[in-house]
Amino acid sequence: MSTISEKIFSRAAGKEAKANDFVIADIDYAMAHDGTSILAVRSFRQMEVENVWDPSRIVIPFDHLAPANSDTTAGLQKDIRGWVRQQGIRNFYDIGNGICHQVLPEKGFAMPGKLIVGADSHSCTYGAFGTFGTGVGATDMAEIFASGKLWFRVPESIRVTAEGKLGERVYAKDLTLKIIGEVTASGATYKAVEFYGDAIEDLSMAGRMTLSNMAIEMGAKAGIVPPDATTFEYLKDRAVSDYEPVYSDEDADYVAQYHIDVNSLEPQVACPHEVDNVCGVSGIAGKKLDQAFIGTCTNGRLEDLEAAAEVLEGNEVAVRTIIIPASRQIMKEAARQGLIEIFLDAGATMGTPGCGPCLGGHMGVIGEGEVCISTANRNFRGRMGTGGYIYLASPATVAASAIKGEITDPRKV
Ligand SMILES: CC(C)[C@H](C(=O)O)[C@@H](O)C(=O)O
Ligand code: SF4
Repeated sequence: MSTISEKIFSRAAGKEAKANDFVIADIDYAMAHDGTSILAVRSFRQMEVENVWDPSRIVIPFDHLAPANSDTTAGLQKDIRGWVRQQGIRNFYDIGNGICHQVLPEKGFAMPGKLIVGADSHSCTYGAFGTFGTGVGATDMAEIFASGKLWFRVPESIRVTAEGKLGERVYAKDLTLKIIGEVTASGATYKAVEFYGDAIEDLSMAGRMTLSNMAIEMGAKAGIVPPDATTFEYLKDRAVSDYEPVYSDEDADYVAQYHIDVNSLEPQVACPHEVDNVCGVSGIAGKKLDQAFIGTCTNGRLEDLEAAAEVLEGNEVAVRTIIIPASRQIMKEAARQGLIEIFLDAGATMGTPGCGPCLGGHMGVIGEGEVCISTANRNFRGRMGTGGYIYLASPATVAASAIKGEITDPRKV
């Protein structure tokens, strides 16, 4: 009678683990990016441990302020590059490779049944593969660098079932925002959310990553999709090791259950300044914009760019529009398919694969009082620039809104 999380922690802790048990678990893969590796390495140095536990299990992508935006950032990144070399960490992905939460799945690290910890809150993205993926702070990451272990309280689980067929120009992002609106921003705090139902099974791996990525926006420790043929197909010739899928037992314990019918779901928008401030696009259409942004670890994948290109083709944007593929591989494929030409012809600006303006560091920060519609996962006050307003939506909704200069239903362009 165990949930997916209980099974993964039982294996990782080497003993039967139930919800609310405290365990010390072996970590399968650990990730820290340019933003957090700096702090993790500082703590690691303070621990006076010479070598990391296993360099082959540590992955370091540079994505947050990459390429470096200042002397300070450049110096810190230089230091980490040196540390990575000295520690023999070969899974180092320098600027331009892409966002950590795209790079790890793409390179085959996210696998069913594994425990992956990242020094980044959206490490729950790996749950799309049936992985227990979760984020920790930089000092916890230093502990993992040194020992390969970390303590956890095994989370209780919530079961979300989504059934029906997504309509035309309604996507995984709309379903995700709908779920967050129902569960609320704190409704899954420290819980693992498991996703079921034919609407979930129908999602591609990219769609599942969008969904799992935003589990943290409900407060969840993890957001897990049970692995199936879609997962195994993605992992073929990609998985870096063997893996063993785990599934919850029929009589496993869930502390809450939610049911969502997606048949009549319209495109959704999360309004400032909370991610659960969600409404249908019809409720906010016409809101004037200053900027549109398509990218991030939530929606910078190939099918997101395809959806945006379908809307943008032959049109011109009415507000400044920034498009940043989530990885180099995605950018290359987008170029091959002619999507980048469509974007440039529409008047959009392309950025280097990475986080871009998502957290307001560079490459598209918004000004006081400005309004941005974005495909990202957070619309917190000030996130993309002090005094700015952020609306979250799917790539198609953002593209349609970019053309009109105001929030627009993608089914109406
Ligand atoms: C910089 C990093 C620590 C942060 C996170 O943990 O999520 C960032 O990626 C974000 O999305 O806000
Ligand atoms: S794209 Fe945004 S949400 Fe994702 S890791 Fe980067 S800053 Fe965080």
